Amino acid sequence: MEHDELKKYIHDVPDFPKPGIVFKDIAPLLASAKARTAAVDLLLKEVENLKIDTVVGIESRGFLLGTLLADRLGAKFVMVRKPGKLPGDLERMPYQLEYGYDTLEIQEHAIAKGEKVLIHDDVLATGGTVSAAADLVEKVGGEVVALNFLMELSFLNGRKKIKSHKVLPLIKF
Ligand SMILES: O=P(O)(O)OC[C@H]1O[C@H](OP(=O)(O)OP(=O)(O)O)[C@H](O)[C@@H]1O
Ligand SMILES: Nc1ncnc2[nH]cnc12
Repeated sequence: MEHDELKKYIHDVPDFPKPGIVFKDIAPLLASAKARTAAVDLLLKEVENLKIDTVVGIESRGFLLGTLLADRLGAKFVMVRKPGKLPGDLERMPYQLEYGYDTLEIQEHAIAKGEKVLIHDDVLATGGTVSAAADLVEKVGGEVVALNFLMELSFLNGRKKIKSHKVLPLIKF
């Protein structure tokens, strides 16, 4: 399955979760074993030569394909989570996203100094979420090698917020 066919498994939902937002729903892609496998195969192609030690997935949709990708890379998987979900010593980062505000957290000892990290999420929209996640990974000592997404919503200019990192989206809208 190629990129254009994969797009058919991502459905537009107007005015969700707020009026004026067109939500890109990945439920049909997750529901299809064929589309899910194709997505992970294509994501893998983009990153398999980057010598990744660790995939960091962003709660919650970043966990879905992120763990599958880590598995295929033989890499470690680390969670970046919404507030109050992770135990122990944490680093925290507030951020703005397309339809609101939130905070992300990571466990302080989740990543060793100099570990090569791939951050994965399903959507790059305004870029607030992934920028906060990259800051967290760097705060705890990781080296962010690339930011990898199932899709980029190009019209929201998320790349403007991402200064120095390689951005690898599978699909662009
Ligand atoms: O580029 P941005 O404008 O920051 O938006 C992208 C983020 O928004 C969505 O997450 P959401 O916070 O809706 O949470 P979810 O993954 O738990 O559904 C999506 O999964 C990304 O993480
Ligand atoms: N339009 C959108 N659709 C799905 N997830 C998103 N995250 C941020 N903006 C989004």
